[in-house]
Amino acid sequence: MTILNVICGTIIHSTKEDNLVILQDAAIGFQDKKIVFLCKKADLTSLTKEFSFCIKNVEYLSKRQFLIPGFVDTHAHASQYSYQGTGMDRGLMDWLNTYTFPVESKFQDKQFATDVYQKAVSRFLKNGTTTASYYGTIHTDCTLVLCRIIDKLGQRALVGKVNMNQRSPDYYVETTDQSISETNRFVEEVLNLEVNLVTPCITPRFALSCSLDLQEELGKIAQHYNLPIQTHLSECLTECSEVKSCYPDRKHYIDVYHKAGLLSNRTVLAHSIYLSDNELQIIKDKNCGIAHCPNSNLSLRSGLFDARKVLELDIKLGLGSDIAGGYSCSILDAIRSSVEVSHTIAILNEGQNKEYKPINFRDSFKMATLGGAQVLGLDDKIGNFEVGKEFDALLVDVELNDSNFDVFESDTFEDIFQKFIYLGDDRNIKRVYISGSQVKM
Ligand SMILES: O=c1[nH]c(=O)c2nc[nH]c2[nH]1
Ligand SMILES: [Zn+2]
Repeated sequence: MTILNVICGTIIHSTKEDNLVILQDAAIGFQDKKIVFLCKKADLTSLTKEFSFCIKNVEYLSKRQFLIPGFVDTHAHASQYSYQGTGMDRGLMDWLNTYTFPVESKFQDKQFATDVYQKAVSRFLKNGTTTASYYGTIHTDCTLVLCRIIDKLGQRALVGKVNMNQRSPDYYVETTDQSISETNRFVEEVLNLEVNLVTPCITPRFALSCSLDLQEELGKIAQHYNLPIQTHLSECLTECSEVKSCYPDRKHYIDVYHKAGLLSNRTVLAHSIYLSDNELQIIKDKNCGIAHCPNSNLSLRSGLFDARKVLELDIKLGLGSDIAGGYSCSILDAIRSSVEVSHTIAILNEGQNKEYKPINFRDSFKMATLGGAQVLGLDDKIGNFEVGKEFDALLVDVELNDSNFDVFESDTFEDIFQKFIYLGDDRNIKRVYISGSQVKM
């Protein structure tokens, strides 16, 4: 049995009922991965008696430090990390053919894969992403390399070997049989690795790159092993019209996935911008989650996702960096751009004399933590500081010498937190905890 760790100070998280809860003079105790107590006003004398720990082992945060839950990135392509921040001059379909497929095809080379994946996972961790849902490539062995690196660095993740058996370049495509047998091998090998924080995820790239029979087989594999599924949905108008002509007997884009058996309460649908009310209802009925990737949606000029509408429908909603369609690994960036996208929708509505309530940083902080955990089906384990959950946390310090912003005596704690959300970066993330252990960075 490991010792009970106790940290006292300001603790900030979201609950189901409240998007932003700021607990000052609070105390949190965690032991063997899990949170044992969370006390709003820490009375240490009675806590030491109840949980039998030594008061001299308690750590006190400074006035300018606080704990928040680790960030959850619900959609990231680890295999696209090497060209992060470049190639923002094209729309999705052109971007895939020009930049993405040529780079992803290089992931049959283990040395190349090891170098990129090592740097990618380290960068995500440094930015406070304690849980990520990653896409690898179609290559099984190198996607297994990604799983081992994640395990070694101590991150929590869903990882998918990508499936593509049609409408893909000759140099980057699989046959249907290969795609199925390699997916089974990938799943078996990840389960045999006994890496307890890495879960295999079934990953048909999108409706255009997977035939219906492949999609159906992948749905069966997911069901057989009870695994999560991730894919792209309705990201841009060109893609939507291509899907329409590729699957003429399907009423909507989502019907392609629905009929193939790919929609479950563990399905993560990235983007999901252009959806009819009917399609949103199917997503809700199936209890799928949506990965909102605002930076990517703007960078590739895909469109404006209406987070407010989806939240009002009570559909599970998280944030995604979508590296490298999005240029930033930081979920802080995703929080900011999601609010900006919502403000843009409000401005457009105002022009038409319509009322619209944009989301704010509190809504988005919840999407970055508890919402993301719900989307990935991990909210029984992570997402906030409820007793019994695993301790995935960031220790934030806003008064470091090299911090990018200043705080003043007149700032309330909510001001300080909001400054971190809008102006903070990895320099302010002093420590990262995953499953009760501090990650080495
Ligand atoms: O943002 C995206 N990135 C991708 O790699 C991709 N593939 C299909 N659709 C996609 N969208
Ligand atoms: Zn993507």
